Amino acid sequence: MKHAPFIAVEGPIGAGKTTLATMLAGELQLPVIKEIVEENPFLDKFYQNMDDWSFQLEMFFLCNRYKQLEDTVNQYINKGKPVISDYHIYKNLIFGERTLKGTKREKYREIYHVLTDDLPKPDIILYIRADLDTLLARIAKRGRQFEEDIAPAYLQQLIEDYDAAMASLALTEPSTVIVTIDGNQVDFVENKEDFTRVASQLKELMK
Ligand SMILES: Nc1ncnc2c1ncn2[C@@H]1O[C@H](COP(=O)(O)OP(=O)(O)OP(=O)(O)O)[C@@H](O)[C@H]1O
Ligand SMILES: Nc1nc(=O)c2ncn([C@H]3C[C@H](O)[C@@H](CO)O3)c2[nH]1
Repeated sequence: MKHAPFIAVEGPIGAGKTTLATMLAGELQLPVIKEIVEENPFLDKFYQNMDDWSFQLEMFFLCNRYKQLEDTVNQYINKGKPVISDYHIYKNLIFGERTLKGTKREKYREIYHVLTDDLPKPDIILYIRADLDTLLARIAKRGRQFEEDIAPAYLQQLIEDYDAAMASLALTEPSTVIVTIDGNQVDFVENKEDFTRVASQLKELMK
């Protein structure tokens, strides 16, 4: 790779993004950017009533990630330093297209493009795919109270949205390397060999 890469870990809710990004950052001595969850004032309201709260929630995520991405660009990317993040800003569009309707969706889409089109995008995406049973088990294991009401149908739709989004990114951002990890089989938490394999693959890509 010609320059220090910007790496993003992606996948649907509970796939293991934060876990993998944190483990890889430790192994490869990289700074890690993590999304803000606990201070989000709209998440529990959103899970109780998506139609009422989706616009506030999506705008909150978008503004937070925009600020984090600006900081990441200034601190690392513009200085030629590699960095790993537990999300790709494109996830705003994946979620926004799913949760918003009508004019709010159109306005949100426009704001997303105005804010992000000229910002650097990750060079490498580690995409963790996992099926519904795996995600439900991991969300339950994590035990965040506000996620207890997540409808399986919503999660299943997001699984499909993520597959479509990654296929679309492969076409629209052909220079981005997308590595798909089978999150049902590859257990980087319990199985050291599985983690070593993912870390080695990333090290090769970074050369
Ligand atoms: N490969 C794995 N095998 C078993 N458990 C895992 C694995 N990856 C993550 N976990 C566990 O699953 C839960 C969810 O993981 P994590 O918080 O990393 O997911 P995430 O994709 O970052 O979630 P979110 O979409 O909510 O940000 C955690 O309890 C974590 O310890
Ligand atoms: N609607 C919506 N839009 C997003 O951009 C978004 N990003 C993350 N999440 C949800 C998933 C986890 O419950 C929790 C932590 O990731 O927040 C989102 N929800």
